[in-house]
Amino acid sequence: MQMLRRGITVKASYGNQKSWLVQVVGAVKGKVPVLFDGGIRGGTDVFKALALGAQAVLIGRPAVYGLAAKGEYGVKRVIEMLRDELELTMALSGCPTLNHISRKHVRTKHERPRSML
Ligand SMILES: Cc1cc2nc3c(=O)[nH]c(=O)nc-3n(C[C@H](O)[C@H](O)[C@H](O)COP(=O)(O)O)c2cc1C
Repeated sequence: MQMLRRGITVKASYGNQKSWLVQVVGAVKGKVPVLFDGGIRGGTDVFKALALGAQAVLIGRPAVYGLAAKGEYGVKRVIEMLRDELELTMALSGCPTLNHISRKHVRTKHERPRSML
């Protein structure tokens, strides 16, 4: 976790980042923005981070990979792919706007329904 002047970044390098994100979002109670950093590889990852309360996500290696493969065009394509996947996930989840993405759209490991068998 990294404290910024006006927000907090939850970094994946601190282990179970989604669990951290839930705890940080709960602790700050909306007083400062929380950014999620690390392990974003697809639009579903962006969706999950937003649903768990992040205001935004940060992207490192995917942009670098895009740059290495196709230069500026590659970075643009990575961002387009993430956006397209996010939009598809939103559509499949009944979320017409980012503001409709909420905590009820995701379950953490501890919230999974368990079989009674
Ligand atoms: C080329 C490169 C250089 C980085 N340099 C730093 C750094 O100097 N300090 C730092 O805290 N994080 C650094 N990071 C980590 C990123 O800020 C970010 O936390 C991480 O890349 C996000 O995870 P992701 O690569 O899975 O998207 C670097 C990442 C990359 C890919």
